[in-house]
Amino acid sequence: MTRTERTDWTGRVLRLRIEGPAQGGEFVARHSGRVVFCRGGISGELVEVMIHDDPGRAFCRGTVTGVLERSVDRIDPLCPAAAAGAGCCDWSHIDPAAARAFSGTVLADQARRIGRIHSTPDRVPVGVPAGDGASTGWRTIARWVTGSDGVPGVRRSRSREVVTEPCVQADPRLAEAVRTAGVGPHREVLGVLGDDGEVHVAHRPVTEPATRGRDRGSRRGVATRARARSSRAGAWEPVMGPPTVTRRVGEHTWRLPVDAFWQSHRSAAVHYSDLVRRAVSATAGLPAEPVVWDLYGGAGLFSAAVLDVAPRAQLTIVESARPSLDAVGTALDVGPGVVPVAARVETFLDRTVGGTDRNGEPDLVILDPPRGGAGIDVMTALAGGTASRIIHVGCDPASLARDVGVLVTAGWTLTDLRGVAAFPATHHVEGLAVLDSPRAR
Ligand SMILES: C[S@@+](CC[C@H](N)C(=O)[O-])C[C@H]1O[C@@H](n2cnc3c(N)ncnc32)[C@H](O)[C@@H]1O
Repeated sequence: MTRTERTDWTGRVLRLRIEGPAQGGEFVARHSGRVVFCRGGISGELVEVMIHDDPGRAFCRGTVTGVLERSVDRIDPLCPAAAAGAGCCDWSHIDPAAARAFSGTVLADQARRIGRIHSTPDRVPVGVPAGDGASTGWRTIARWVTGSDGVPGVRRSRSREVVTEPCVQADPRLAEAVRTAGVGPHREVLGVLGDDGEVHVAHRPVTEPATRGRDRGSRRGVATRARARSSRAGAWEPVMGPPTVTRRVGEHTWRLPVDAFWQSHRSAAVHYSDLVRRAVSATAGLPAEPVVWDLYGGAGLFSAAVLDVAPRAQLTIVESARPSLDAVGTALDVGPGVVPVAARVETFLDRTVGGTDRNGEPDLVILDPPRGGAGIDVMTALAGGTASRIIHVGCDPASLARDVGVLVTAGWTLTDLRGVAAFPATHHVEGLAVLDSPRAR
């Protein structure tokens, strides 16, 4: 019997030349025919990398421990927590303009590799939300955890340990309120800053993740565990602020429960609403009373934007989280023109596509799924539907590329693909894709 020796570089320090950025925030380098995903590097740099994770295949992972030739894009880390090893601001050592360019490269690369879309440029344009280029203090919804000493902090990268150096993402008013709230040890803490300046703080016991299971390392496994953890977690106990959070975009005002979804960057809701308004206004041949589906619609942020430019639109908002859906009526006139549907999108499509209801034949679809994207089944159903335009907002370049790729393969035209730097100092980026149906030409 032949025994194949498993390659394991764990613990080795390699001298490497960094290539381009990869999906997920690491940068690619190569050594002895293997890919090394490097955390903390920048394209062009010569670095020393400590390998900490080697599955023994064509790649392994490491962290930059020394920079021998420094990129002009390297800056002093903006985030003390990240500099101390936290997993929060993994691009806080990169100049913000260069970071946006790297995000644009990743969006284009994923569109080509995963979506098989070859019409995109080498780099997709990535702008700042509503002219707001600040790299710190942008977050109006943030979470912390407390350890045994009760001090709030963020998790160390790839660890359950709590780093108590401050992370720079949260608005300083939130960080200060959470620091002084005195929630006690082993709590998960939620801080939310309303658009009226009110600070809300709530907390609940920390729920430890399950570490066993066949697919514990996979993307699906991570998402499944996050859902299981959140359903095991208890209700939030409010300790500061009024019972509902005020959100405003243009003339619209929402009152939301503290734990309902809202865009976390202070300027993102305004910016995405503007992009949606423009994409709707520019849709060729849209009827005066267009039927519009707002899928994964939350509290109806994008429906409000549609109504700004198409006041007679017939909107269906599909959302699985009841607290968000219940808040639709705080901003929009719920009735025949605005119909909130409490359902998973998959279920809604199963029972709606092919039916005889006019509201089941959309002229326009907007979808803004969570990080895992809408998936092939949902996109296939939409590809064969009646919409002349689909607007897809997605916060993960890989799942966005997969979803958009389904439409492009079915003959849809990718009219616009752009990024929004809605998570500064991190590798995360929001992508917005506009697609036109082959039947609309
Ligand atoms: C990224 S948020 C977007 C919300 C909204 N478009 C906004 O901008 O405020 C995604 C939303 O999808 C909801 N969601 C997640 N999975 C879903 C599913 N399978 N079907 C329907 N809604 C879902 C979440 O509860 C969340 O509110």
